[in-house]
Amino acid sequence: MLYIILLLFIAYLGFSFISKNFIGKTHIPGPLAFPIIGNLNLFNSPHLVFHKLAEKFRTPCIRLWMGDHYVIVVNDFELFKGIYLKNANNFKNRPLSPGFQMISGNFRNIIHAPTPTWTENKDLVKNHFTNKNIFNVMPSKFDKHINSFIDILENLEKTGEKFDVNYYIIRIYMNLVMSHFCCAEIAWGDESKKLVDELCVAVDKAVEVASYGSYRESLSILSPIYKYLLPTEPCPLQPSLDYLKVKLQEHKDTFDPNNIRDVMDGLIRDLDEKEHDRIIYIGTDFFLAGAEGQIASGEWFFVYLSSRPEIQDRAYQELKSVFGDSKRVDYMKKNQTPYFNAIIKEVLRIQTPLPLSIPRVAEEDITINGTFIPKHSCVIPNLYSIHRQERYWKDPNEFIPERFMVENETSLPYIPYGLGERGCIGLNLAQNCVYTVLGSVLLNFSFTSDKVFSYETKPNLVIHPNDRDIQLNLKKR
Ligand code: HEM
Repeated sequence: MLYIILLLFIAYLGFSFISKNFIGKTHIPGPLAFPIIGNLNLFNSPHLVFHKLAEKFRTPCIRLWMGDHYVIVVNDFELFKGIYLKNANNFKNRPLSPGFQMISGNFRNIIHAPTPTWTENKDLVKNHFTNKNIFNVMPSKFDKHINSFIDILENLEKTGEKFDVNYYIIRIYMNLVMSHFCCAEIAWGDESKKLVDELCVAVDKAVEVASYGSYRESLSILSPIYKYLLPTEPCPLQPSLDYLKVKLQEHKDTFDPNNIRDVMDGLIRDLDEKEHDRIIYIGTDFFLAGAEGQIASGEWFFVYLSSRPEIQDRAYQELKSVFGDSKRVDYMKKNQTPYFNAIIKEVLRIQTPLPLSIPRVAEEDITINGTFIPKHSCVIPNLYSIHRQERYWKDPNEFIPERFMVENETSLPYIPYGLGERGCIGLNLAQNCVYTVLGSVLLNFSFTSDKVFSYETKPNLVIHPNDRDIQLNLKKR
């Protein structure tokens, strides 16, 4: 009996190896895949490994097997546009993975929901993300949080304490994003430590479940066990769900249809009562996609600029000439600060916060620019590699903001927020928040670090510096 099982297993290994490498979906080149696990061995720091593969193969895309799932990694900007702009309809959904299902409350949020729920949810919130609405609603909320943030930094400078970037950047971005969603406020002092720690751990764990790290679900042989066990596991996002449930109840108790205070009020007004749990899951998108990307870009901004006083000084002179003695910068005047805009873009290019974006799935067979993409393939855009390839960028591994100060800037292959209808919905809000927070710091302070930072990344769906202990010396301008 044992002998037969062994033989069957060896036959299965052989079949798995041959079918992945030599039969059917072999028209796109890719590294040799192992039986069963496919190329899962390459999914450790996938953005770095995929970039190396892009340089090795030099083809518009490469084929990988994530366990038994067929994955196409897109390395070429023209193919990227062909997929995400010209044929967006065929790629509007994401993989319906059990991990996504768990953290999205059965696909009831925006990030993971398939159509038609996605269309409904997006229609419900999209007005809150137009520049007009952000500019009308945000300034008063922004003022309060940005002013507190700069006051705190001034105090740190006076007392000679270090600016703990991670501690304060998490709080300022959570405050901006969550005040837009549900007028939430996260205290600056240690009284918020427990809550912030819980929320950050929840986001980290959920990002892990949602990311390419969730390998166990890609092995067909194990998937029945995984599907059975998953519902018994606690949802990693539970602390955020609990937090948002309390906010929802508070909002319902004080709801006034003539005074819509934030996104949550808008959703209470527009959604049927029995659908109100959707509000909680849409709220978790704000934590997951909203705060995380900005926190990562904030950390990288300070890592790159702390050793470059000449860049800080040039940006300061520019900001000072536009904003004078104001305490904070104003996004409405961003057209007058091309150098500072270029710094932000360079940070998002060189350390793209979501280096492999969020995967999509091909609905139907399709051929784009000569590349055949079979139905049900999982498509991963290699944003990190598109931002780092020499054929697109001169000295791509160097931090050079000036590369964005060119006439035909919009033609550059610069896509940190993705593109098209299912690109980042929070783009306007994110650009506004990032500009205001980082610009206000530069307008008020110069900063240095006692240690030399490495540019090593912590592998995940969102990439942070490997060493997130970023302590800076501030000097008032
Ligand atoms: C620096 C900051 C940010 C970066 C780099 C970023 C980047 C991205 C990327 C690459 C995607 C995937 C797009 C695709 O599939 O093509 C995405 C999706 C998304 N982002 Fe952002 N994002 C940021 C900030 C925000 C903010 C502030 C919010 C909202 C509060 C937000 C909400 C979302 C949502 C809801 C999605 C899913 C969209 C959908 O599936 O339709 N993001 N983001």
